[in-house]
Amino acid sequence: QATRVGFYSTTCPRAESIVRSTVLSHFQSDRTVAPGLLRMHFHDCFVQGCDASVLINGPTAEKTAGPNLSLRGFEVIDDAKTQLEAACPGVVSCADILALAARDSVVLTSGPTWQVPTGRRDGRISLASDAANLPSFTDSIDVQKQKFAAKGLNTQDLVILVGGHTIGTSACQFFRYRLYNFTTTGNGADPTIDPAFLPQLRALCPQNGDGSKRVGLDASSQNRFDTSFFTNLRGGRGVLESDQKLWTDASTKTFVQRFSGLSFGIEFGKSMVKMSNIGVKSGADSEIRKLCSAIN
Ligand code: HEM
Ligand SMILES: [Ca+2]
Ligand SMILES: [Ca+2]
Repeated sequence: QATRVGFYSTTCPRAESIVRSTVLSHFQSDRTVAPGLLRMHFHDCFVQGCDASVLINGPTAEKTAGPNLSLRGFEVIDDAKTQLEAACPGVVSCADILALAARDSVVLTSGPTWQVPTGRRDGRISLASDAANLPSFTDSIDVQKQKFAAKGLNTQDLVILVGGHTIGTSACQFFRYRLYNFTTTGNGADPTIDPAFLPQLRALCPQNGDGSKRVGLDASSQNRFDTSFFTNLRGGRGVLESDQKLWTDASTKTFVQRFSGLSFGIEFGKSMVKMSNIGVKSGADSEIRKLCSAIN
């Protein structure tokens, strides 16, 4: 089952504008929903395909897996679904709402736009144990490449999509080990961190401070979808270990160089379309959910 641009043009012509205005109204009161929705779409697509499996509630659902505990923006999807069910009952999938909302979030943070093919159907399986194939912030570049290749995404897609870290934040707990106990010699910090950046990160995340405190993944540009994330990597100002490795590894370095220029905006949408077509469902294993948080 292939997706296509304008899938709802006759069955629910206002579908895309309803999603857009819903994302906008939530964004106006809480800007963190934009990075939240972009990340949620990525976590959806990498587990069981782009099928809204990440939205299901339940004691053993994907949502309860470690990397998904800090996802945000579920209320935006639920709100859009309520309005879409009123306008065109049983037509628009939760997986499509999430794919559209991720694009709209990038646009709202001054990033590029692109056409999102639609026609995804919602899955009927959501298991926390399936979330193990999500990349981890300690993964080597080889492992990151393998995990993306397993989804049909190449090294260029990897670097460009991780560029999504140009917006949003990370909790201190995911990178604090780089600041204090990374080495037993010298200042104890990861040697790839810019020496001028290190005291700033240490001040934001004290050794025994609150691990849930949040810090921008793209220093000084966390609310703007720009190329600053890549320039920061070049200067040793990456926050996550997995991000900084994109610059130290020769196979990804050339892409970091390239995407600190204009091509990032153009290429990001292309890689997003590839990612948002992972494992699209059709037929008996799928449905159009009535409520995004529950299988029908
Ligand atoms: C190697 C691949 C990746 C790894 C290891 C990774 C890891 C992480 C981690 C550890 C965080 C912080 C989570 C938290 O503290 O709540 C994060 C946040 C984020 N990630 Fe990734 N990520 C990867 C790829 C991606 C991709 C492909 C996208 C989107 C296209 C993405 C979008 C985001 C966004 C927007 C945030 C900020 C979330 C927020 O502010 O709520 N990431 N990522
Ligand atoms: Ca999924
Ligand atoms: Ca930025």
